[in-house]
Amino acid sequence: MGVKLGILGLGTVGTGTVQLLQDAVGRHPLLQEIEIYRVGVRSLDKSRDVQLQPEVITTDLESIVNDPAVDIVVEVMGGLEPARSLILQAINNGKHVVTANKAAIARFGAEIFTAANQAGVYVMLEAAVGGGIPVIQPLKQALSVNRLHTVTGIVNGTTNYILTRMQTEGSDFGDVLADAQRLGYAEADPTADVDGLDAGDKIAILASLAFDGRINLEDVYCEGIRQVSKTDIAYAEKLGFVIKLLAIAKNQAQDATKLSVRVHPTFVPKTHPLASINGVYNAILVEGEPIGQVMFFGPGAGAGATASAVTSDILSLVAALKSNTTAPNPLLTCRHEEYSHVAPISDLITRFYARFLTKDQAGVIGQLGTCFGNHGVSIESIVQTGFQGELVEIVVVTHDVREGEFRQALAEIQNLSAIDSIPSILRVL
Ligand SMILES: NC(=O)C1=CN([C@@H]2O[C@H](COP(=O)(O)OP(=O)(O)OC[C@H]3O[C@@H](n4cnc5c(N)ncnc54)[C@H](OP(=O)(O)O)[C@@H]3O)[C@@H](O)[C@H]2O)C=CC1
Ligand SMILES: N[C@@H](CC=O)C(=O)O
Ligand code: NA
Repeated sequence: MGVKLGILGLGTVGTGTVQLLQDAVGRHPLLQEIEIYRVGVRSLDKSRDVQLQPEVITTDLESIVNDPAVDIVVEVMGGLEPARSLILQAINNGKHVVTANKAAIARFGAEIFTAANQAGVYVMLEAAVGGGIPVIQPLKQALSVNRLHTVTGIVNGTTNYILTRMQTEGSDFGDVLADAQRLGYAEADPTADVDGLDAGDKIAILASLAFDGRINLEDVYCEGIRQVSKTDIAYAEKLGFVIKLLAIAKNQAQDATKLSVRVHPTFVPKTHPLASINGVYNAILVEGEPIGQVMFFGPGAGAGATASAVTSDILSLVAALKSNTTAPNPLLTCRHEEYSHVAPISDLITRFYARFLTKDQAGVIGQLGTCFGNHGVSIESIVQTGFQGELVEIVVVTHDVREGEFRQALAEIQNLSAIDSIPSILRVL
């Protein structure tokens, strides 16, 4: 028989992958050379949506990564441990690895890829970002001849679903989240999605590939969508924007020494290609020279879509195993070992939207303008939009400004006696 797989995990992605491999006719012929040799799970008692011989399934995952017969370990169990240790053990045993685990790669990528390079094996991770959307392989291969300067993504389906429904229904965040959980779109513990951490893991991975340097996850600024209100969504609409949770990696300097890597809810102009990406879909816009703009769009999660990405990685490894060469393929290895310097968020140059609640006094708009002017913040538009009870609502959009300066202006504004509160601050693309 051909190439033997040891699959760690038979949940959503593992089941989808087994189903795809067991239904190989009409797909790439190399898939017919793959044997699902061992599958590791936590519980043997669960009913499964795929049929496997009982001796294939085990709860002893170490026995899979240590089995000399296994050629490729497919880690689709998730979590940090024991996933990290099992991946490292597989690598040290000379096995190639496919993983969908963005959380483990974003945290332990340096350790995992160093071990893989030393062992002369490949670690493939197409499913880890954008689910079924091919984006990792294009960044490593087809697009790597370009000098890339920006990667901007909607890479979390749960938050895009919530924001889309808030926008179309005029609903509050809490109500839509509860509904999304009931419908199974959001997990019971939605923290990683809603607080931008899942997107943070994904943009760290994309930034490392686009800009050829490791990214320390602690340098990635993450702000989620809990504070986005229906009021801001309505203002965005009036001003010609939609609010999206964007994951952005940008090379701010010509010499690629200063990156900005961040996740935050963003005012996106309605004319921007990412503005129309709705529901659970993901999209990643890559910009560089000489190619210009390329956008990848598709299903960022789900059994079938993610299985497509996992299986495409398996296919690349099967092709590599059959190539009869021991020399590493430079298009499959991880080629960067240095850490990139990521600039602090205070150095970011961006436009801002700010909403103020003030007392109904003469001269408030002038005072706001003076405070902004004191810190070099130039205003693109300022409108007094109406009343909330006794208070006046004022909405400001700035021109590009260094975030540090903008925050200093806000601190001064907060001390004005006319200011009641600043309910929202959002960055504008
Ligand atoms: N779901 C999706 O759409 C996507 C998922 N991913 C990533 O893919 C990975 C898998 O996700 P998903 O399939 O949704 O996860 P599931 O929770 O559906 O499945 C996890 C599987 O791993 C097994 N497992 C977990 N921990 C252990 C353990 N300690 N020992 C033995 N078996 C274990 C479980 O066993 P048992 O069945 O017995 O409980 C289960 O079969 C994650 O890294 C996730 O981030 C990436 C893109 C999209
Ligand atoms: N929780 C993720 C699923 C895939 O990574 C999402 O909502 O996009
Ligand atoms: Na992908």
